Amino acid sequence: MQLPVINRSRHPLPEYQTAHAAGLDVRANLDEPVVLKPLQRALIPTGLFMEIPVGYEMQVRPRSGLAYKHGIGIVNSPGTIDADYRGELKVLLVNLSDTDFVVQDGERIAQLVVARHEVIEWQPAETLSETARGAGGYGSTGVQ
Ligand SMILES: O=c1ccn([C@H]2C[C@H](O)[C@@H](COP(=O)(O)OP(=O)(O)OP(=O)(O)O)O2)c(=O)[nH]1
Ligand SMILES: [Mg+2]
Repeated sequence: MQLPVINRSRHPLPEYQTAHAAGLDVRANLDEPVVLKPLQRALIPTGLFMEIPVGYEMQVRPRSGLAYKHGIGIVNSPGTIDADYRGELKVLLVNLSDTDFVVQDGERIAQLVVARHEVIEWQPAETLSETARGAGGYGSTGVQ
């Protein structure tokens, strides 16, 4: 898929790091490092502006390495970038560790997954089909 992008950052465009990676790693575009104290969040700019094809969305997902090693997550994970959004792509990082984390300019902070989505029309109904699960959820099938 061709995806129009304006790169106003000082970094290369997000890239797939391996042959069949689902996500493109995106970099922070910062004039100076951002310090995230424990439980602090910050909207990190990327300097990227894009035009996602209609019928697709872009998901902004955490990187497991940052999550595991430093407790860095994304507050609204997965972030949703709409096809009609023309603003700057930003990443809402949160520090879930008990120590400060410094986001550096150019650091790969998240990964972007482009996915197709349906557009639905509600079909108001009085009844729904019966299933074995029914209304069971929230652990109704047990843990083992
Ligand atoms: O991680 C994110 C999430 C969203 N956005 C941008 C693109 C998206 O299309 C827009 C709106 O996002 P969303 O619908 O999640 O936010 P909202 O709180 O519903 O705001 P709005 O009322 O503007 O839709 O913000 C980002 O840059 N990064
Ligand atoms: Mg919205």
